[in-house]
Amino acid sequence: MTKKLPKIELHCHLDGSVRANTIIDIAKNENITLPSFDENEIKKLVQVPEDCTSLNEYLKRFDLPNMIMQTKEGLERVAFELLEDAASENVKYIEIRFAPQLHTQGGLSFKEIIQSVINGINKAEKIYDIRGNVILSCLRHMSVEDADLTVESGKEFLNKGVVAIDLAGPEEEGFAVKFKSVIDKARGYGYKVTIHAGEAASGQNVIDAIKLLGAQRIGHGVRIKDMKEAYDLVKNNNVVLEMCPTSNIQTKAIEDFKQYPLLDFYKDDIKVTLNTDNRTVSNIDLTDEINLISDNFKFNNKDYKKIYLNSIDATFADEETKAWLRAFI
Ligand SMILES: O=c1[nH]cnc2c1ncn2[C@H]1C[C@H](O)[C@@H](CO)O1
Ligand SMILES: [Zn+2]
Repeated sequence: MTKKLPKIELHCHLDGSVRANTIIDIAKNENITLPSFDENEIKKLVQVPEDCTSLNEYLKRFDLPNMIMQTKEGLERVAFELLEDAASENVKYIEIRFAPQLHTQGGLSFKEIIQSVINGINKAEKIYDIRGNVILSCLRHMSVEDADLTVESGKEFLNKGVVAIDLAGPEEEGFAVKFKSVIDKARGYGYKVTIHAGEAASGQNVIDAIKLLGAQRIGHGVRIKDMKEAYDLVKNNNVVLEMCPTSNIQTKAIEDFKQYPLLDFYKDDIKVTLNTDNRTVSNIDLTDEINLISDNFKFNNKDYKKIYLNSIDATFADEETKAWLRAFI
């Protein structure tokens, strides 16, 4: 039932959503040594363990998939397959994010990396009833120069596959200041802005992401529940929250799932959307996330429809795509 619902996904990392058997297959083709060539073993290594204690521990799971995302063919394939997987659960539109700086080990330039992912998306769009766009993630624990190169390299793809810029990786208090000038520049070029904030650190980071970086959307943002000033800022400015329940449980962004604030936010007219974050690392799809919310909270079809409509308004897609998405609900 839930699988058939039309869906939109705004927060999904490419490197966190690679099929285990694709990791093995590409590694064999490219002579890459893996710790194991058994699918179940690879799944275990990429999936977050049940006793995961933090975002930093969660982030260790990305090293393995990134080993096979260093060639044009590998990048194109994983992007294609992510759309294929999403289309199989009736996702109509997906914004895929990744950090180009993690994919240069085979000698590819940032532009070649971005182009390869767009090629994979374009290929899937021709076969399946789904559309996609790219969000470029800069890594907060790495240099501003890498972030700058990401912004400059993605510029020529703006509105030709690339729509937005993001900051991801470990979350320190006050990370925004370091990246203000580069994100300002990106905004000037026409990038839309979404920032991971209020996930492993406080609501103050959400305030900074909005006030200093001009974020229109916030990745996660769950911690605004503990900070009225951040909460009011999000609510009064119609800033969209890209919420990812399973990921938030796994990284301990939230201690007790019974207190997961998605429904409270929703009832208070905060613009929430529902997303996976990382399909393979978290071992879920978007259908699972919808079921998780509807099984644990009072959440009916009308509520789902409202979230779908929120997601349309919040996409960084063009008006034609938004109109196309409205026709499904
Ligand atoms: O939930 C997340 N918070 C912060 N960073 C994240 C999250 N999920 C994935 N990432 C990081 C790890 C990936 O290598 C990177 C680019 O997709 O983004
Ligand atoms: Zn994320």
